[in-house]
Amino acid sequence: MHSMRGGQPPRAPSPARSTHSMRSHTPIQILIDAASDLAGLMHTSPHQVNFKGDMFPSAFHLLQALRFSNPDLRELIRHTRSVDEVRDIVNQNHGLIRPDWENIVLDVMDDVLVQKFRQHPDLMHLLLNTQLAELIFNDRDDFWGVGIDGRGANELDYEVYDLLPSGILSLCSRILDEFSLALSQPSAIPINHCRTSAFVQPETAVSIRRPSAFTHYYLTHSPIASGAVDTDTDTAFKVNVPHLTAAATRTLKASLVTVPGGGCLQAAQDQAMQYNTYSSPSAGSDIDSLFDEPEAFPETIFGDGSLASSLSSSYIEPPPPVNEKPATRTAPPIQGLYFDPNIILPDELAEDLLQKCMNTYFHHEDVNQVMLFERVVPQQVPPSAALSMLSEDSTQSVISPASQFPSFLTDLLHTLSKCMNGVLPSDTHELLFPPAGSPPKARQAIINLYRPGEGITPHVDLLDRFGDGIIGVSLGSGCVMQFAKANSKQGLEVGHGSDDESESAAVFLPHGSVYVMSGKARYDWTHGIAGRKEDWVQTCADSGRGRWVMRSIRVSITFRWLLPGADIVGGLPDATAKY
Ligand SMILES: O=C(O)CCC(=O)C(=O)O
Ligand SMILES: [Fe+2]
Repeated sequence: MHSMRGGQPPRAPSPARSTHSMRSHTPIQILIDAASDLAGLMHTSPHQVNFKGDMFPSAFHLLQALRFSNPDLRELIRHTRSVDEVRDIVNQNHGLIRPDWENIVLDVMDDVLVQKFRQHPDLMHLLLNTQLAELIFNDRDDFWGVGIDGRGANELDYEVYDLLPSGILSLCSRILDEFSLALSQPSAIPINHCRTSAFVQPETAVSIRRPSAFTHYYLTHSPIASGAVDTDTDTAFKVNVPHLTAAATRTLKASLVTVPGGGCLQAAQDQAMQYNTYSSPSAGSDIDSLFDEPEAFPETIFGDGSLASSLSSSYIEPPPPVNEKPATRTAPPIQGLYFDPNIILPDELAEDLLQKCMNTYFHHEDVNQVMLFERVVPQQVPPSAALSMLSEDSTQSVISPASQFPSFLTDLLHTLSKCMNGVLPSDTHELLFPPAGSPPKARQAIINLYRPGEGITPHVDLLDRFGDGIIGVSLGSGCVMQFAKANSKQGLEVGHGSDDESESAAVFLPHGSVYVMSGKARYDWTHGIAGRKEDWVQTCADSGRGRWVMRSIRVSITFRWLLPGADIVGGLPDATAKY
């Protein structure tokens, strides 16, 4: 099996090559060593690899064993735990190494790693989360890693980079799966806005034609792939995937051709079969003697170019969590909680807010929460200034005569007031956006940054500091917010929701969405976000099925009223504890 990189012909036989210029890395470099979170990406990581029914302690062990045809030596390596001892065995038996090893080592490593990642799908998640960062393997081996002097070939980076398309293609196929599901349920999630992920550098757009009139449909799955149906163009569905090689793109195009009316995945697959002439050329293996057992080493994803094969043989979804229902994509029945997945901030605004927050507040990796306060000092504001903040729009409220929020936050409040008008009951709307002439109140805004794996402890926003009516906006990554009755056990615990639906709920908050907590939702329920890297979420609204949705960076902006005197900072504990 060969891998294709950047549309280049199969790799040269000699391992001594440099194809750095072919990479489309971001400028980000991630140093990986045995102690790093990404250590699983190293070939020496202790992730067992099954080869023809035999378990090898790591990909490294399997690779070294395959240097030799002698079964005793292979077994000796398989049973030797220490990486250094394996290196010694290899050195002591140098004369017995396959004579063609230099020519095949890269292809063997490709296959070894494909197996490792198939057998440990969580590692594919890890890899996808690195996006296009350059991975610097701090391994003393100066071919696979950077060696002791840091100047080695770091070949492992190329190897794992080659695995990305298969993970991404699988994500795309999952998007298609959801898309088909949506088409078969015309009531599913109509939405008024399409977006592409903020984290995507769109390079590759793959489209299929939409079969029927159907308002905008929207899907976001991961920081690297998103899809949208747009009725205004005949591009029904786009996947923006920077990682895809030309070959993978051809494969995907061949696979995602047309979803017939009420389409289903099977229909798309059937269509794909007819377009196989466009699919990537199948690259034969010149190391069949090593990998000749179809069970143990199914074809790579580029083997026959069909979606069916990519679905069955690429990335495997981790199993569903135990005892956890997928988070809903619509509001759970909690009194005073308002969340409508159809209400999404305009894309440009949401992207702009995200960028502003990141650039203004989150330079330093230690900072993940910023609090901003308004103060009510009405006499300092000349009436003309106060009036100029009144909107001509009668549905809109005065934000504050003496706002000290940065203008992007006051602008956001105006937008929120408009887009929640008619969505919220009028008393809740007035609570959040008091009409002109109401007594002035001061707000507090909290801007939270969540990196994948970070959450916020379940809490009720402080009763002695904040009033009723909290409005929050989610930006960047979607994530699941968990709600639990404040007096129940789950309310105080971090983590999974309870089985008792009346006591707990979990809702998926996509990029640009808005939620409001008032009354019971504000006082009698805790809200929190589990510190995890992915969420288990309904495939689409009303579906009983779940999917893992990976998190990337999320920023939330929440506004709440300061109780009188609470705008004087100090003395009271913090509103929330992030972890
Ligand atoms: O990130 C969020 O949406 C919630 C933040 C929150 O609950 C808080 O800051 O009090
Ligand atoms: Fe909160």
